[in-house]
Amino acid sequence: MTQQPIRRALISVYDKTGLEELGYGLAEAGVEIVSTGSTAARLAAVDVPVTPVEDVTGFPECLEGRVKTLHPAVHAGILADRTKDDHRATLEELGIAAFDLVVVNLYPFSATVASGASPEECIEKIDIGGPAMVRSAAKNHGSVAVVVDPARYDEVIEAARSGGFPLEQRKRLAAQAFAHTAAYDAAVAGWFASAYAPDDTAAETGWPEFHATAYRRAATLRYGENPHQRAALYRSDDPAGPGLAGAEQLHGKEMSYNNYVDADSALRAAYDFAEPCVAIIKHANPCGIAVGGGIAEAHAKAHACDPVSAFGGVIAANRPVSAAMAEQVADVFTEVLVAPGFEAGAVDVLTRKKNIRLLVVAPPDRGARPEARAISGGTLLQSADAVDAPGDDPANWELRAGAAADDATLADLEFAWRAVRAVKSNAILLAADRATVGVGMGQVNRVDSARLAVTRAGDRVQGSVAASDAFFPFADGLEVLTGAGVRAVVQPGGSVRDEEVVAAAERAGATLYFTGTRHFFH
Ligand SMILES: NC(=O)c1ncn([C@@H]2O[C@H](COP(=O)(O)O)[C@@H](O)[C@H]2O)c1NC=O
Repeated sequence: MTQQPIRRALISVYDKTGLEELGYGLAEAGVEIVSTGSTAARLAAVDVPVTPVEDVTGFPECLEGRVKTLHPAVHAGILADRTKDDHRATLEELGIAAFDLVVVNLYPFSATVASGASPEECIEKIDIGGPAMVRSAAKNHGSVAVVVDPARYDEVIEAARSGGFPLEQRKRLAAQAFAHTAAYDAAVAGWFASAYAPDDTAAETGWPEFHATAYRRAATLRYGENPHQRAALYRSDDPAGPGLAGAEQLHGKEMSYNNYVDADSALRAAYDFAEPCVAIIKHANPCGIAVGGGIAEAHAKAHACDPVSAFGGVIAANRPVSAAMAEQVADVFTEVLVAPGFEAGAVDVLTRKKNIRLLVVAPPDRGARPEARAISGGTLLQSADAVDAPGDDPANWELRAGAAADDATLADLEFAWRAVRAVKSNAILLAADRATVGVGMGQVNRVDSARLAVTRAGDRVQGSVAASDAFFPFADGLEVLTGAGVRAVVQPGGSVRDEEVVAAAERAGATLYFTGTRHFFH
């Protein structure tokens, strides 16, 4: 028996989307409908024949809705295995009719928490009877079909008309139903562990004893970091927003694993600035970051940093892409352009290049969720590295060598300090006119990064400023910079050899600020 005819349905939904159409369709197909309070009222109001669940249980819905369907007449009707003679006999003995279909969606717990509701309101929105019915029906998928998503109502009506869902489909519906209740419980357990009933450690440190976010497959990717690796994109259920994983793709081939990694780095860099900013990323490192009066100017300056490396790059803008910026980008082979929007004409210009991927992503809600990194057997969590520490404000910087910077130099130093946060592993970033001119990254010592940054800058090193994401452990790195023509440097300080570094800056006549804040990024 693979198909199970749908003769009797239990419908109990908080989200009433599509309910009337479902009711009409099932009634037309001759299905008897049993429903809870306002679901039944809504169906009755449009003349769909419906039996209130109270007529089935012989018990009033009570305790402000906390008990409606939690009754053997409901659960035995859902859980009876129709393939077993003794189950069927028991139902008959007890005078309980079986359900063939359960349609439920749950109280909106996460949305209630996100709305800032009181703990009492949040607790009241923890659905108990709904998940119980969903889990019962999913367990008993051999006999019952369970539906938790209004988008499936058309399929339900079709199945009711055509003899029911086949077993394979009931299994798939059950899989979705268990995913639905698992995600729901993860949200409830996470809220208890973090906000409502934290243990002592959580209360002290903010790290709850239980952490779970449900992820749903959003796409399978052609391959992973390398062609022999398999990969997929999973999207978080987190109400803080869908982020890059929920981007709208306007144009281009499907995103690859590496495209996503680079686009994420690009967004992170571009949104470190309040002014119009563009970041161009290759292999998760910037080959150009700049701010400008407008987004086209920012792009032109970012691109000028390293036009060779920008070939095949991934670009993020923190403003809608203008037609002028689009014209500039269209001249350069670019893998991905991600922005909060595209102004009129910009997409037309860009789609002349048929391969570019154009993505719209809402501004990220930085700091809203912790950053996770998988390690073998576990996951590291950390709060996001926002650029809002006291040491990120030039007003708090300590002048340790040379003359105080003039306004323009200080603006360049502040730009370099923000931008260096986007550079991985021993980051040295040279800037002029609030644009990168040379970036050194990915080295296992700081002096080599300094050499790389200077080499990349070429003649532009003369008169530029520099930022280092962490302290100089020796004077040599700073000497590479000042020896090449860098006139002002900002770094966290904190090395046991700080005084040697300060003395080197003094000797070179360079300005040196300490921030007291570090921005490693690996
Ligand atoms: N307690 C119960 O017995 C119970 N049975 C069903 N529910 C939920 O009540 C909601 C539907 O109620 P109504 O039809 O009154 O709008 C559904 O979201 C369903 O998941 C219940 N509510 C909460 O636990």
